[in-house]
Parts: sequence; structure tokens; C-alpha cells
Amino acid sequence: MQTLSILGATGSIGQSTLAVLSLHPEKFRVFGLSAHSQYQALIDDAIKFRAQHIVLTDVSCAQEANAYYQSSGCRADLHYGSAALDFIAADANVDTVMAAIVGAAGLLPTFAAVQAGKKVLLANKESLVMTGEIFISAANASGATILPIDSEHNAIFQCLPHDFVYGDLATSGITKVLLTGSGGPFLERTLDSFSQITADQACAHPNWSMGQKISVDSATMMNKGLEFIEAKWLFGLANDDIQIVLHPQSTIHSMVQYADGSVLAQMGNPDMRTPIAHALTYPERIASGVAPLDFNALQDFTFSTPEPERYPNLYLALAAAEQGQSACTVLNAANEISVAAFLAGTISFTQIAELNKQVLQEHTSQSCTSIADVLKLDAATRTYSQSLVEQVTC
Ligand SMILES: NC(=O)C1=CN([C@@H]2O[C@H](COP(=O)(O)OP(=O)(O)OC[C@H]3O[C@@H](n4cnc5c(N)ncnc54)[C@H](OP(=O)(O)O)[C@@H]3O)[C@@H](O)[C@H]2O)C=CC1
Ligand SMILES: CC(=O)[C@@H](O)[C@H](O)COP(=O)(O)O
Ligand SMILES: [Mn+2]
Repeated sequence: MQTLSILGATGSIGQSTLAVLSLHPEKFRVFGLSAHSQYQALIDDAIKFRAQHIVLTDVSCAQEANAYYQSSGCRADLHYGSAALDFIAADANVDTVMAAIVGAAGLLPTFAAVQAGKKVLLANKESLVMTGEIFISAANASGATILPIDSEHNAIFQCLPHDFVYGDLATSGITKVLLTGSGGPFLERTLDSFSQITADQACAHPNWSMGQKISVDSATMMNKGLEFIEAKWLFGLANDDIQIVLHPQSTIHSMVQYADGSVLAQMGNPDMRTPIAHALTYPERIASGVAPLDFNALQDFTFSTPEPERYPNLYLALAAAEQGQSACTVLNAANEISVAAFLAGTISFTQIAELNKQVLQEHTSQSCTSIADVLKLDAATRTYSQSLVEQVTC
């Protein structure tokens, strides 16, 4: 039996994880589940999966949550506040942590799981983008295993040889890692109409069903930029080792190219239960509930290169990756603020990249070698980005 905590259990990844667990009740025990504000779903899932602990981080709904909890018959211990996330992430009874909180809010509990030497199933790409080497060094020091959940990184992991040594492409005969991206919902949309894009349109991903923040990031391709940085750190790659390939069908989830001309691809229907199931029991393979690809139904299978004018955010992230850690931390924070402002209806779709660009251009690289450094830079950037949002909306 594997004992798990799910950080962000009420989100898209959290729910897909619980869907896989429900197929294999004999393999998994739930220690902890967390939510931010969806207390009903959290308590209902705690009952269904017999969780021992639940954490609600948005304390403003504590009164209603308490009333629902009392009347529910839920036997899990209910904890409030972000500090309790560290408890369910790092407790000695926990083997595996699914890190599926969205954004920088996921950093500290994910890092707590890493420091505690857990098997960390990493969906929260922002935590790795924000911290890079700090995160990888902490995993090396504690003996934590990081297994990629992000579909592309899970695909790359599956296409690498089993004896792949971190950062050593030459010994394995690897010449390129090919990171695929769909291009999002606006691949074909005329550029002069981009400023009229609505939040609903941006969140309507053509292939994947995901939370709002990552859906907007897919539409701007900031998601691919974050994934480029994520891939660097997960596998120890140099910028030149990675090529971004547009593949609008999201059937191939990424590829690894070898010196002999072979290209290994991982394919499947676009459903996160596949990478989640893969990582949960790696190297054993279990059913995920995802139907196999129907090759008779596959129509187009195309590839191209993303245009800079259509996806300025992607190229900002590539510039940050060149610049170094503090630039990545800053861009991530700026993007979280601008995407939240776009979703709240206060800035336009095109202003996301404009604000991100301004913040990145004004940043001068600085030392960023501890979590304290990262948190300070993240907080300062958020304050500045928010002030820019307010200037734009005045
Ligand atoms: N969805 C997907 O298919 C993929 C997602 N990822 C990554 O996985 C992560 C999660 O994405 P996704 O599941 O789509 O996101 P969702 O928005 O669907 O879910 C986010 C989860 O985090 C919780 N949460 C939100 N804000 C806070 C906060 N301030 N403190 C603590 N918890 C919080 C939410 O709680 P509540 O519901 O109560 O608000 C929810 O449980 C992201 O980093 C994303 O990039 C990576 C690849 C694919
Ligand atoms: C499912 C997943 O991993 C997402 O990150 C996905 O990659 C989004 O699709 P894009 O390729 O459009 O960013
Ligand atoms: Mn992805």
C-alpha cells in the first residue's frame, strides 16, 4: 500500500488523481487532501477516500466549512491555513505527494515534501520554475524522487533510457528533446483581434480540460515557456538541447531524438490520468481509465514552429531561461499577476504579455540561491506587477 497526500485535491489534477486512485483501492491509502476554498468537495472526497487529514487554506470560509464538516460525518481531521499543508506533505506516514496546487502557492508545501525525501509527483511546474537549482539540490540532498506529471515531461521521461544520467545526453546518444505544444485556442485566430479575446475563449483549450490559470498560459504559450524551464531542471538540459514543436492535435506528448536518427515519442489521448497513473506506480503500469488511441479516428497529425508575434509570452520565457534564475522567478510572478488580472476582466489578453515584458525588461539579474531569496523576489515582483495592472486600468 502506498500512502498519499494530494495538495490541490479539488483541482483538475487533484480530481484526475482521485479518479485513478478509485480504480485501485487496494494500492493506495489517502493521508491528506487539501483545497483552498472548495470545502464541500474536499469534505465529500475525504469521506469517499477515507482521508485521515484535510486542509483548507482559505480561512475566510472556515465558519461555513466547519458547519458542513460537523454535519457531514467526515472522520478526517480538519486543519486550516497554509502551514498545515507542510504537515500533510512531510509527515512520516506519507510515501507520495501529488503537488497539484496552482502557482506559487504550491511552492512551500512542495518544497517541504522534497526536503522530507518523499516521492513527489510534480504537477506544480511554477515551483520548479521559481526555484530551479535550489529545488533539484534539495531533492538530491534528501533523496526525494521527482516524477513528472506535466504531460510533456512525463512523455520525455518515458522516452529517455532507464539508465539516463541527469544532464548527460551524450552518453545516451540523445541529440534533442522535442517539447510539443498545441498552440492553444488561438493558433489560427487573426492577430488583430487578439485584444478582444475573452477569458472564456482563452480558457477553452482545444484538447485538454484544465484549470483556468494553465489554460490561459496555454493560450499565450507561456505554458510552453514554463515547461521549457521545467524540462531544463527536471532532466539537466541546456537551452540548446530543447526544441519546441507545435503539434495542434496533442496526440504526441513530447519526443526524444537520438544520434542514430530515431525519434521516440509518447502518444495517447489527451487525458492527465495517463501521466498520473504512470507516475503513481512507476515502473509498474496500471490502468488509468483512459481509452487507448483510436488510430482510425485520428485525422490530422501536423507539426510547425510557433510564431513570435502570436506568442510573445513564449519568447519572454525563453529569454528568461537564458538570463538565469532570478529572471525566471520574476517572470513567473509577473505572469501570475497579469493572468489573474486578465481572468478578473481588468486587463486585455494582449496586455498579459505587455505587462510581463515590462517587468522582465526592468529586472536586473540578482543572486537567487535560497527559498528566502525566491520568496522576497516573488513578493516584490507581485507588488510591482500589481501596480502596473492598476496603472493600466486607471
Ligand atoms: N490541469 C492540467 O491538466 C495540468 C496542470 N498542471 C499543473 O498542475 C497545477 C494545478 O493545475 P490545475 O489542476 O489545472 O489547477 P486548478 O485551478 O484546477 O486547481 C488548483 C488547486 O489548487 C488549489 N489552490 C488554489 N489556490 C490556492 C492557494 N492560494 N493555496 C492553496 N491551494 C490553492 C485549488 O483549491 P480550490 O479548488 O479549493 O480553489 C485547487 O485544489 C498547476 O501548476 C498546473 O500548471 C500541469 C499539467 C497539466
Ligand atoms: C496537459 C498538459 O500537460 C498541459 O500543460 C498541456 O501541455 C497544455 O497544452 P499546451 O500544449 O497547449 O500548452
Ligand atoms: Mn504540459
